[in-house]
Amino acid sequence: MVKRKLGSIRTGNEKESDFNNSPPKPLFPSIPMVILLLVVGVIFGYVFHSEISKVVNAVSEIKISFSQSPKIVKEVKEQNKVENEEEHVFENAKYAKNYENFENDPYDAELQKLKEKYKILEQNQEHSQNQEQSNIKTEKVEEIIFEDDDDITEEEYMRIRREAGVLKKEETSNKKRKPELKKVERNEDLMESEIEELDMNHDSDEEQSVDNDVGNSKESPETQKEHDFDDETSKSISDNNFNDSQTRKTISKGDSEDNSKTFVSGREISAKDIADESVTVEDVDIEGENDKNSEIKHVTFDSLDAREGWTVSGDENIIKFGGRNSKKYVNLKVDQDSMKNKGKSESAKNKVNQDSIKNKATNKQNSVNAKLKKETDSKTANNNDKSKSRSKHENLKEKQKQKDGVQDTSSESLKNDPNLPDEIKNFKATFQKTLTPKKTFIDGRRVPAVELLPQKETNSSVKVYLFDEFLSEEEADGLIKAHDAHVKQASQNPPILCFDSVNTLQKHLKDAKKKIRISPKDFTEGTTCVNQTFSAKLKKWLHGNWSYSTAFYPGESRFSSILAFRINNAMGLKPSHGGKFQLTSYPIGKAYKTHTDCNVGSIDKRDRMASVLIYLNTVKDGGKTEFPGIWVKPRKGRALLWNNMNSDGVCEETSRHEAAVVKKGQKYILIRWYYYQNFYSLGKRPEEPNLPKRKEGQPRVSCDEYNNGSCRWYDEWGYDHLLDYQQQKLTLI
Ligand SMILES: O=C(O)CCC(=O)C(=O)O
Ligand SMILES: [Fe+2]
Repeated sequence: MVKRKLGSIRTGNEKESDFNNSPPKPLFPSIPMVILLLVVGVIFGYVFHSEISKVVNAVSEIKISFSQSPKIVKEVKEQNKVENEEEHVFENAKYAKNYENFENDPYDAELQKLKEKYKILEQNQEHSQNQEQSNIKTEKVEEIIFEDDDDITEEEYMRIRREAGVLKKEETSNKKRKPELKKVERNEDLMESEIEELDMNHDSDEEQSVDNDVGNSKESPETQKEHDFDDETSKSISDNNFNDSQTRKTISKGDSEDNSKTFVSGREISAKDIADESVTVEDVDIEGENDKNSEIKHVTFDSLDAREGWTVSGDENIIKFGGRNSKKYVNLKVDQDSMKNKGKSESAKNKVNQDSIKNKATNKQNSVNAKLKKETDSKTANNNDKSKSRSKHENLKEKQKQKDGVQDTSSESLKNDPNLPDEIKNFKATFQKTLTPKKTFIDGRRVPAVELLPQKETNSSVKVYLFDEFLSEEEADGLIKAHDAHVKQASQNPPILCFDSVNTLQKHLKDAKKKIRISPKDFTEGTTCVNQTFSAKLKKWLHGNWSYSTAFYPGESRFSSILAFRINNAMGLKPSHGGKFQLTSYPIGKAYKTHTDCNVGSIDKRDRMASVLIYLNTVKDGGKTEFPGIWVKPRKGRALLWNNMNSDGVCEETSRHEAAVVKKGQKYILIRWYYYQNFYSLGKRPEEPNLPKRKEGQPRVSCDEYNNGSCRWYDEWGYDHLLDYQQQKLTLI
């Protein structure tokens, strides 16, 4: 993906002149020479006076820009640089067969606006130069270089978008961020009625808090709501108004009877703030069975924690919530001023290590890879859409991987293969061993990282994190639109059906109450896909029991880069370890059975270490993502992050999860998997395989192992439908 490189003003690291070999000049010229020079100078000045003033002016502008931050772009000298960028976008997009230019990419519109803006800026620049040359105060940029990297920060990006009019000047792109909170001075005697009023005010702001949306039991959120919410007192303020001197939070907590629920809000408060006592729990409103009357106390969070048995921990970046028992509503009054001051103090105990957020090398390599893509042969076929089939078929899977071209670039055999391009041979794998989630700012929104703790303590290394408003509404809507368009387009043809195994196929037939004898003839030789005729029959029998996936790849849209960058920043996942961006929709009634995203028992480290799941819409009913002891409700823009492998690269069985049935409406998500060890073909759109024979643009449905997966429709063809046919044939009856 192309990027604009900001502030590419030369910073003076090139020497003026490396050497000077002309003969020494006399210090003073002769008198006739001086007269001659004067005459020539006057004539020259008269003829070219406007050009001279432009040069003088330009020099003075450059000076201004040097004296200011070299990282700022405000004006563009060369319009054609913008066009270059566009060309570059198209260049990369060429590899996206279905996603050419990613037509609904919200950033495409922005690109156009930027272009317009730059035109206007340029015109203004010319105008002002002609009119009031001495009045130029704006910074000047000599050139804008677009590079294949991710060295643009959210802040810079946001600024440019503001300038281009995509975002309003002062507002963030999220209109709901700043609820109308009544400003209250820090007041020890704040009346309860006032507190309630504040809460009510916010609540009428129609945004639900995350309280109902996450949990650590299997019980439905609705039931929990009944148990836990006394509507008037437990309304939560989940938004942060940064400008308010005070913001109150409500954290509500599970019911003591069934010992099963924990809710989360209070998203802006980190445990560090609490430990620093910059956040004080002013009002502890205990509403348990025995203390119906509120008890107002002054306690720090620490003491609350100890007293009430809450599990609250973390550091300045992550808030960890979980809990054990007791029904509580806690109103936290946050003194933002003291937070700001103390927040700076150095007291974080477990400061999280962060990977570098800039991954230039990686992205450059992606660009090289993309260019080479055409040249690579079938050996480099992509496996990043590999089947989710689990241990039962591990052997087959391992074989398949080899077939798929998941290449061990360190192996000698590969290095000696004369047919492989150097870029592949020389590919140096890197490792992504851990997650480093932390709070970030996205489009001006403060996005905290919240770790969800399971009900019962486990010794699993699997951790689940939540980031609300990780995508803006505009972004989520754009992705849904793109996905729907591609599903519609590819649905013009019926899908070819592929199965993880014959066994899986048989089980589906059993569900459909069809007593059919399967023969090898039903399959396209060399694949695990049944032929056209049988596919058509199965489609009817299976009643379209699948979810729909489309994908875009790194570099195919501006959005892919900004999202990779955002994920890197907030979650510590390197862009070079990410595969495709998979968009999935679940129609009503659809789900995905319990599975792990990595292969349990496999020793291959080229597996999905972490999963990033982003909900693109709020589902009216159902569709939760459920882990052992934790569930999360789909909410528009919300991101979930979890690790599937531990830091030694072992796939953890405890990372199992499922997508619950969608009961009302539809569910849309975006998923990107990050691999423990990366490989050359990771993140590149796979070539279309030759088998099975099919129409152009014909989709496929892949059904994963029956008990540990479901069927999914794809608009692209990877290689996961190719298995070792000989082995497979043995099991055919
Ligand atoms: O839809 C969900 O909630 C989970 C999806 C998932 O786990 C997957 O696609 O691997
Ligand atoms: Fe999954």
